[in-house]
Amino acid sequence: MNLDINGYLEKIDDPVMVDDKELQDVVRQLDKACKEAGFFYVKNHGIPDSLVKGVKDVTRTFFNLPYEDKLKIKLTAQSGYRGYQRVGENITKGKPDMHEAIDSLKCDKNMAQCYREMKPGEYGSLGQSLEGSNLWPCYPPNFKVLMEEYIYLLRDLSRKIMRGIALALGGPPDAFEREKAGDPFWVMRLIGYPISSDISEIQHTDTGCGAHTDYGLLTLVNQDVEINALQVQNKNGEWISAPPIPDTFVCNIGDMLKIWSNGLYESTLHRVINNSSKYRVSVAFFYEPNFDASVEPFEFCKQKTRGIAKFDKVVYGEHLVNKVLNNFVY
Ligand SMILES: N=C(N)NCCCC[C@H](N)C(=O)O
Ligand SMILES: O=C(O)CCC(=O)C(=O)O
Ligand SMILES: [Fe+2]
Repeated sequence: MNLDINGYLEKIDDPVMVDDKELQDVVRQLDKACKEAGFFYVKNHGIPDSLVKGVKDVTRTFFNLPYEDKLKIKLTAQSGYRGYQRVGENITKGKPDMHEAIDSLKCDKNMAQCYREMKPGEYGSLGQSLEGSNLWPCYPPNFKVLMEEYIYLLRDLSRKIMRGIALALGGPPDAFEREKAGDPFWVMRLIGYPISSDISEIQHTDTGCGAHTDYGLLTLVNQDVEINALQVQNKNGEWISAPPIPDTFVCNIGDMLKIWSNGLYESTLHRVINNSSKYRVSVAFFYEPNFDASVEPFEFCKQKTRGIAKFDKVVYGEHLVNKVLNNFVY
């Protein structure tokens, strides 16, 4: 499903407009897509083409650098899991993935990282493993400026889509704001998937990224054009291809939305297989709850599901740290 959200975006922050027909149309489609497919595309999303393309271009340029240069911003536990990870260093279901990536950039002096910034001690011992300084590459030179602009705009776009999802679930439009995801612990991952023949025998696995669900609320994927590699599992367990559609983002549901919605929406199981003859890049923006958000089924969702909570309460930061600590090898 490819949702045209142009008019919707203009109205979704305006309380007077909640009953607007065009807006409600998009809300209905969001509900259907989240229930049936677990993913959807958005078009006319208002993010400039030049920026959408620009972040992929600098990502490609970075991965093209000599290995030694990329290692200058290597991801380690000491860097708060922010920085560059080599092919085979990301683990999904116990198996190395055939991709390289930059995780978590954020601004501090002249370096970068892609998680929302976290000051030492901000979330006590829970946050400690994700505190870290920034690892922006020096090259390409426009890298940091582009990424910051992109993060700023994607955050707001995600917030607006979450308002529609709140309505789709039958809640108030601001259900995910304030102490829920008003200070989202967003993550951005810049990912490169080499072609199979460029990967050494010992690093070979079947997937560029193994089957997984994302951890938070909503993921917006900016896919490489022309390469068909992302796959999503449907309710019948079949893998459905999610090909790139020009000028769109692919959106999928994370684990915390599953819990808040009490399972009305499932988190989307997906994987990446690059069988093409080209190096694939993608830029995934993860819109997540507040780091210290306590997540449990919304009352208005429970009412639609026989009043019984299907999931226990979790603190988002705990869920994330558990995932991250099992995600990487060095
Ligand atoms: N922040 C997100 N969603 N990152 C997804 C990374 C790929 C899956 C991860 N190795 C895992 O096993 O979960
Ligand atoms: O590369 C993609 O299209 C998706 C990447 C992904 O699923 C992830 O990093 O969580
Ligand atoms: Fe994912």
